Amino acid sequence: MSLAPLARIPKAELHLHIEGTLEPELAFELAARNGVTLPYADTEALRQAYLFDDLQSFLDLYYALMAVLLTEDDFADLADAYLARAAEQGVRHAEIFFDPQAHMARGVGMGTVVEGLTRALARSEERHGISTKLIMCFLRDQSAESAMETLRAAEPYLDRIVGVGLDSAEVGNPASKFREVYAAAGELGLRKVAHAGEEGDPSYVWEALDVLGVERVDHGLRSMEDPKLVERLVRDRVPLTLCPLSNVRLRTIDVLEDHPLRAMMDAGLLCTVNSDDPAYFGGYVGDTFHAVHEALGIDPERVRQLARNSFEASFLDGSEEDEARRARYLAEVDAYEF
Ligand SMILES: Nc1ncnc2[nH]cnc12
Ligand SMILES: [Zn+2]
Repeated sequence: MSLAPLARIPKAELHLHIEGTLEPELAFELAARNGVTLPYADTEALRQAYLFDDLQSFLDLYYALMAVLLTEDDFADLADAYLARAAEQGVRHAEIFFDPQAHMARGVGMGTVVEGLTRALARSEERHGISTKLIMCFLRDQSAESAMETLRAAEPYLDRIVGVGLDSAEVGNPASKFREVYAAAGELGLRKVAHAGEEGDPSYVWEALDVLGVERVDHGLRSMEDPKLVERLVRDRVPLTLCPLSNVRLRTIDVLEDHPLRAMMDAGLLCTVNSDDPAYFGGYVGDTFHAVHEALGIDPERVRQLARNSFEASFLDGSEEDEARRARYLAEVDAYEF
């Protein structure tokens, strides 16, 4: 089924875990290729497991399924499959997270992951019409020492990694735990983002801003609970990478109709809409645009604003190539007819 024009508006996707794009069909294909046995009879049985109570119940399955990702080819195929789907959803630029610690813990090296992913990313513009950047995330439920070792392991690959992020179980693992590793990442010239305010209260967002110095907040959903925080985010034009379908599936909100996206836009926040882990949460980013249009009455002009915001909030930089891309993408958004 092809997507409605509103859903296919040109956009950047800024909050996307590549491991969260592993569709059941590809999981079984890779399992067969690698001789891995999955504890599910078939793709349908696996899909039935996608009923989550909270972030942790999702993370348990998300980490378990990574067992099928072993070789450079696996990571290249995973990324290429995502990029093909993203192109159908109007994505022109994608900033992609990956979780090296989850792979290194299974004996899969940083080099295998980065070489595999970047093989797909390097040909993405030609093959799918999507420019890309890669962001390495630290797992916040692991130690600060482990994060620092991961940063060191990434040093040979920093020509292909634009920034660092922070993901996994939020509550009880505040950003301040990672002060030193973010300072070290900054010294290496890496951009900084972090998940904050997904399940955690506004103090998690404050710490991401003030202790880690992030330029963009991933989720930031609970920011609206603190008017001073909203004031700060608006004043500094800090982008939020919201993921409405994820919030419903992980039960941070009950139904999409309760999502604060409209109120957040009205408050002057620089909101973007993204898919997070689309294989698990029932939709890719175009599907998410469609869903917020239907559930929240996000009309075509707000959709255009969200698309513009996505390019403004991106890490497309001041280089000649990126300036040209940004100008081209924004012109496409302005000229887009619904
Ligand atoms: N929504 C999410 N929150 C935290 N960590 C994640 N890792 C993958 N998806 C995530
Ligand atoms: Zn996420």
